[in-house]
Amino acid sequence: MVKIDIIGAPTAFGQPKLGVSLGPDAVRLCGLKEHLSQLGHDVADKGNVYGKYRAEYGNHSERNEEGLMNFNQVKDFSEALAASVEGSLDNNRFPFIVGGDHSLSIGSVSGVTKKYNNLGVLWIDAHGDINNSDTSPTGNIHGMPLGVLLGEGSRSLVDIHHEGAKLKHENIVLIGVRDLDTGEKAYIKEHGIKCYTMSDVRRLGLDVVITKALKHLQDCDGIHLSLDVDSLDPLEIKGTGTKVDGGIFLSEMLLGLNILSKTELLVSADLVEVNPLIDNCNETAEKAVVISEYIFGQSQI
Ligand SMILES: NC(=[NH2+])NCCC[C@H](N)C(=O)O
Ligand SMILES: [Mn+2]
Ligand SMILES: [Mn+2]
Repeated sequence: MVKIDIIGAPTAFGQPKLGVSLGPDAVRLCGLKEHLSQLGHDVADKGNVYGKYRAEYGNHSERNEEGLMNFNQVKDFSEALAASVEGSLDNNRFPFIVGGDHSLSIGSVSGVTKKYNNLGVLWIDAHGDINNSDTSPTGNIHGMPLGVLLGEGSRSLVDIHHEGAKLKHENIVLIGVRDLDTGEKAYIKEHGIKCYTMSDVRRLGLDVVITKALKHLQDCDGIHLSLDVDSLDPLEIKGTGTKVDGGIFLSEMLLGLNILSKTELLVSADLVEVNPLIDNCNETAEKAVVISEYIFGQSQI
C-alpha cells in the first residue's frame, strides 16, 4: 500500500500551446483517484497548485532578456509546486504530480531533493529537455528542466527552493529519446549522461532498458520518475503538444512500468504534457490513468 498525494500542476507557461493546463482535470475526470484507490492505495487529491499567475489567463509570449519564455511565471509556479511536493514527503506521502507542461519538473524535483540529496531520475520522453538559454532553439522552458536541475543557465531558476544544482549527471537516465537538439546531444556526450534512445528501446525492449536503468541508479537514495506522454507513439497518444513519430507503444510502456513498480526506491513521480484540447475525446487522459495504475503496481493477472 502506498500513501499517494495527487498534486495537480496545471502550468502551461513552459510552452506556447493552450490546453495543457487542463491536463490535471482531464486525468481526474477519467477516475485517477478511484482507480489508484482500487489498487489498495491510500489516495488523497490535494487539488491544483497555483502560483500567483493563473495559466489560463497567462501571456504565452513574454520573453526575458535571455530569450526564456514566461520566465517569471515558470519560476513562481516552480516555487509553489516545490513547497507542495516537499509537504507531501514531510507527511510520508508519495507525491504524484500530474501536469501540465514539463517545466513543472523544475518544481517537483526541487521539492523532492530537499529530502533526497542523491536522487536518481528516470526521464521517459521523446525529448531530452536538457537545453538551457544558450542551446534552446525555442526559449520554451519545458525543453530545459533537466538543464536547470543540473545547474545550467539562469541562476534564479537553478536556485529555486534551495540553492544550486539539484541533480548529478550520473544520477539521470534518459529513456525513449528520439528528438534531441544539437546542443543537447553535445551536452549528453560531454557529461556522459546515461541515455537509452528509442532505437535502444526497440532493440532491447523497454523492460530490459528499465532494468538496466534501475541498476545504474541503485546507489541513489531515491528515484523520481518523470514521464512525458510524448514518449509514447503518436499513433496511440494524440493529446500532447510536441509529438514525435516512432515512439513507445502503450503495451510496452505497461511492461516497463511493471518492472519499475517493483523497486522500493521510487519516491515520487510526474506525469506530464497531457493536453486535452488537442486530443481525441480525452483518450490521452484515459491512457494516462492506465499508465498511472501501472506505476502503482497494476498487473495484467
Ligand atoms: N517537454 C517537452 N515536450 N519538451 C519539448 C522540447 C522541444 C525542444 N527540444 C525545445 O527545447 O523546445
Ligand atoms: Mn517530450
Ligand atoms: Mn518532456
